[in-house]
Amino acid sequence: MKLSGLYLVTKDYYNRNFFNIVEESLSAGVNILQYRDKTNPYNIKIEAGRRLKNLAYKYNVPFIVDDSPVLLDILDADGIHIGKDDPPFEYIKERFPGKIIGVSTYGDINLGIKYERLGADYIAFGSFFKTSTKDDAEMCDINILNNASKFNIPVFAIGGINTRNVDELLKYKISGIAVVSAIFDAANPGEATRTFLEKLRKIL
Ligand SMILES: Cc1ncc(COP(=O)(O)OP(=O)(O)O)c(N)n1
Ligand SMILES: Cc1ncsc1CCOP(=O)(O)O
Ligand SMILES: [Mg+2]
Repeated sequence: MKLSGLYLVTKDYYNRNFFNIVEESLSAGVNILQYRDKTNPYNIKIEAGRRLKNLAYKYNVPFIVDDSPVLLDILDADGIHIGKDDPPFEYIKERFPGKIIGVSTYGDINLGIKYERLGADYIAFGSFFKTSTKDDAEMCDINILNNASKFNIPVFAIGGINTRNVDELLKYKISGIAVVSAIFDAANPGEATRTFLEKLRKIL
């Protein structure tokens, strides 16, 4: 499964327009979809997650869940993204063989090295720019991306990325970028997706 390019991470599910935005972005060519939802109870997450997985598969895109091995299991998603407050990597690796595991490495190269050795499928550095999506996001110096080529697994950048500042990140040897608001809050999510993909095409 291809793990590079434009990675769409969702906002919390709250209305029907949510699925329209996701589908507009998928039909415009987004490469990976993650369901990230910090507020809804499990019954809603399961319902929304099933619809998102169907959408992702319609467009032949990997479907990843955020944080929760329970959701990974129930939805039979392709993988999970975990960070420092989530269940341990080793547990997920053993309990869910064959699933994609992505790990947040914030601004810490050594974390990246550690999780590549442990068998992570990709890592994500960030936040590179100010974000209003994640309250407790740590800021990360862009120079950390000078190390991106040392990794043999895909390296993603995340945090406050938009169609104007993305060029700063594309100078580095990253595999892709992960975005929430730049697509979810765009006047035209399909157009925003195409703009990102056009810029990414130059490096990928
Ligand atoms: C692709 C990607 N990168 C980073 C994150 C952040 O994960 P985490 O640090 O666990 O923070 P939360 O998303 O759980 O608030 C991500 N979800 N996806
Ligand atoms: C999940 C996450 N992890 C680090 S920053 C961030 C939020 C990214 O959202 P946005 O693209 O809207 O800044
Ligand atoms: Mg998390």
